[in-house]
Amino acid sequence: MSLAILSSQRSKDPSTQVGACIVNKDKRVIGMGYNGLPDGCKDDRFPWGKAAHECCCECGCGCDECQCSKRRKVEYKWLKDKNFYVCHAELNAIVNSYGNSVRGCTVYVTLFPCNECTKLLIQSGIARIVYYSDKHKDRDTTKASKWMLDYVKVEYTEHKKLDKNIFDMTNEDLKRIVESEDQQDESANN
Ligand SMILES: O=c1[nH]c(=O)n([C@H]2C[C@H](O)[C@@H](COP(=O)(O)O)O2)cc1CO
Ligand SMILES: [Zn+2]
Repeated sequence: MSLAILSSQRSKDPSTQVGACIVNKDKRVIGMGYNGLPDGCKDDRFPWGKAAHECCCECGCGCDECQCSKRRKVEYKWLKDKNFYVCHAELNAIVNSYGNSVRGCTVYVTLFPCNECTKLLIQSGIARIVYYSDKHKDRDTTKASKWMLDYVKVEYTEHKKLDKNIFDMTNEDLKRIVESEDQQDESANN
């Protein structure tokens, strides 16, 4: 997980940085990735905002979940919304495995995978998901992910939490994560 966290820190997404690290049964790293634009798409030329809708009522929240009756369709949404362009961390981790099989592997992700990533993880044979944050647990995309994973019996486990925000972690914190994973593995093997 510490490698996934480090990887996430390379993301240019101002609202949510995500990292993923795929390891095989021998704990060899097979691929890593973070959420970013496709190769060659410059970070300063494409949008990093979200354009779910425009809201002209008092709440003005602009969030995905807003049910305001006055919400309007955003014009030129495709020019304003990062979701058209960003490659998710899990996709990049698989692509960065350079054709090595990820079947039977574990993916460590800093955020619970969305439904699109979940489809990709299932299709590539990932056996286990360990996630740190589930901050989008109320989104339909996350609910759909969990339904698929439960249905096909791909295990997903929440990583042990440190009493710290993921992005304020020091090297010492990252070491503590590695130690806690080693302890968990030891007790699972005994
Ligand atoms: O599975 C995922 N993998 C992944 O890389 N992401 C990225 C895509 C976006 O850049 C960001 C989510 O942004 P936001 O929290 O503003 O909706 O996280 C998001 C998810 C699931 O939400
Ligand atoms: Zn995703």
